[in-house]
Amino acid sequence: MPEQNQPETAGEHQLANPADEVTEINPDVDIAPEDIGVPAVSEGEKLLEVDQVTLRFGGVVALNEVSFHINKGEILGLIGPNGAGKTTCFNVMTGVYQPTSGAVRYLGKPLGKRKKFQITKLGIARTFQNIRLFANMTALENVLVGVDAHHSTGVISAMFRLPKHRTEEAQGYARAMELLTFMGLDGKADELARNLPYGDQRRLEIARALATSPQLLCLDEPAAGFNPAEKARLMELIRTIRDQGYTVLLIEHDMKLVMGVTDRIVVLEFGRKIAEGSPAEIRDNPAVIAAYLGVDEEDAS
Ligand SMILES: Nc1ncnc2c1ncn2[C@@H]1O[C@H](COP(=O)(O)OP(=O)(O)OP(=O)(O)O)[C@@H](O)[C@H]1O
Repeated sequence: MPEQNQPETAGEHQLANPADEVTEINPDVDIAPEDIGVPAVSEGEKLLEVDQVTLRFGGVVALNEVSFHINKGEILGLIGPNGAGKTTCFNVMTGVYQPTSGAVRYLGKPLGKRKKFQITKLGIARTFQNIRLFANMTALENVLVGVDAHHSTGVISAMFRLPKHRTEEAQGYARAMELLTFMGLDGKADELARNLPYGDQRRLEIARALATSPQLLCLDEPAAGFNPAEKARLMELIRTIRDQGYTVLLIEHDMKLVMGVTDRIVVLEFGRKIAEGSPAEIRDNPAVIAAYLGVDEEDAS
């Protein structure tokens, strides 16, 4: 979506209605990758595949036969000018939209018509271009919501405080604190999300996404509104996240950050894939230069 309304300060974010979001996570439905009948992939093998995906909104073709894949353990950049289809691509991969045609395969199997919470359970997590935290919950509680996505005990166990539930609760708390510490937010665990500075809110969103124990972490413009020092810190953080075993898909407009942190880059323009390659290849690609500079491809070469 266009980014002219990108928030600059903490008070201006669009914060989600907690009730809306909590319904996405259903502790009574437990779907693990092994439930779709495939083994986890090894480093360097295909984790997710977007195969000839087209998505139409009425007359607008937001994605036009787009194909690419993400290898386990890599940082893949998804770039393109405003309106190119990047966020729509995230939305198709995370169950917000069904493709008009084509398929998204995860661990070799189509995602099909799985709902958002089921896709979260399968191991795909995302952050949003406009931060969506639970404004009136603390930082710790926000992360605990993510941890809860994988709890196997339900309402009955919670009501009677059965031992298994208490164990999961303690483990969840420890994991949430670990993630807050990892993000440098452990000193702010008890602060309300809405009172955190902008950069902390962005990091908290990543912590909440990681709390769902994803195999694939999709970050939608995580550096929006950051100053150069914060961007440099974020680059380090993304590398560290990958080094911890996560696979990362990154939408980002800041070219220095994208070129500096990704292993490969896919470029969209007007809903079509126009290039794919290493950062060096993409930097020198005439079609990419033309797309960003708005000049004819021939003039750019
Ligand atoms: N819900 C929707 N209904 C109708 N059209 C939509 C919808 N969502 C996106 N679009 C259109 O689909 C196209 C792709 O939009 P998308 O937000 O995916 O682009 P983007 O590359 O993420 O852009 P940006 O960098 O500005 O966020 C645009 O033309 C946009 O107007």
